[in-house]
Amino acid sequence: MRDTPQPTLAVDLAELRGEIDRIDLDMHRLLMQRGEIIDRLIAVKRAQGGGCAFRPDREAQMMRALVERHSGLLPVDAVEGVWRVIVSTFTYVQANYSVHADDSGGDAQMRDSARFHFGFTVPYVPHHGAGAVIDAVAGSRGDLGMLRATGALADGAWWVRLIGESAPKIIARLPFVERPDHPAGLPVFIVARPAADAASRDIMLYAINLPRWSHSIPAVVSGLEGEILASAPHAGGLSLMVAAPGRTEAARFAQELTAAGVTDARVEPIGSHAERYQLTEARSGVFAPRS
Ligand SMILES: O=C(O)C(=O)C[C@]1(C(=O)O)C=C[C@@H](O)C=C1
Repeated sequence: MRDTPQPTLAVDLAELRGEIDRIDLDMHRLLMQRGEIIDRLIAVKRAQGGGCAFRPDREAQMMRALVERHSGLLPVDAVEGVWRVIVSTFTYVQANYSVHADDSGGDAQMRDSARFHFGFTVPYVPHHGAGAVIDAVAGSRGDLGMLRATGALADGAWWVRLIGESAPKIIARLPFVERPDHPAGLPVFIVARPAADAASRDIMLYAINLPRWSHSIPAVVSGLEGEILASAPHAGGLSLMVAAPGRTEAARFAQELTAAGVTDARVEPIGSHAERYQLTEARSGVFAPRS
């Protein structure tokens, strides 16, 4: 152990701990006050039709503001994680929900992501395959599904299960804040039963089903500033999962594909999410050793 502290240093330490206790008390009181708003939030949402309490557009705005105002010694990861748990748990106390996750690509990263984004109060339910996750969400009152945004291994064109008005939809892409070495950096889509008013529409997601591949497809997609996220065989042809800026309507894709000679393409909305917030290394506040 260290040497016995000098009397003046001991006094300083006691003072500093006093300051920390005061700050902790304030933070705890504020969190309890935050909780007192929940009953009123529930009443307002019930008056608006009830359903799932999750508001991805609002959460994305909150996370952006948090990261933009953050400064100081505490790594931004820690601040993001604390707020993710606060917001997800406040969502949970409004209306209980579980997170159903596809562990077919490995459980460890999915579980880390779920805990980082939703905390430990929200139950984590592993499933094998995207289809099982989507079925669980479809059969629930307000549960969420978590699927790998890239490289989902099982279930081929799983996103076609999101086609149709009453089918679950992608409502968020996490992490909101993208940066190198994010501790829960696995890109995931969050799937929920549709609640259009709560959706963020910066990025629209479409399933494009086609009888066959055509070399003109990539140029059409990139011409509309879109990106092909995945493709897989489907119904004797193939299905593409495409992301595009919110201003690009499904009809526009269909028109441009037809104009490029791609016939019989069906373009179906499968969800939307907030624009990713890119954080440079300089702002990520990684804890650097001090000399
Ligand atoms: O703003 C809301 O609608 C809330 O329910 C509050 C709150 C939060 O805790 O800040 C919780 C859930 C929503 O997803 C967004 C934000």
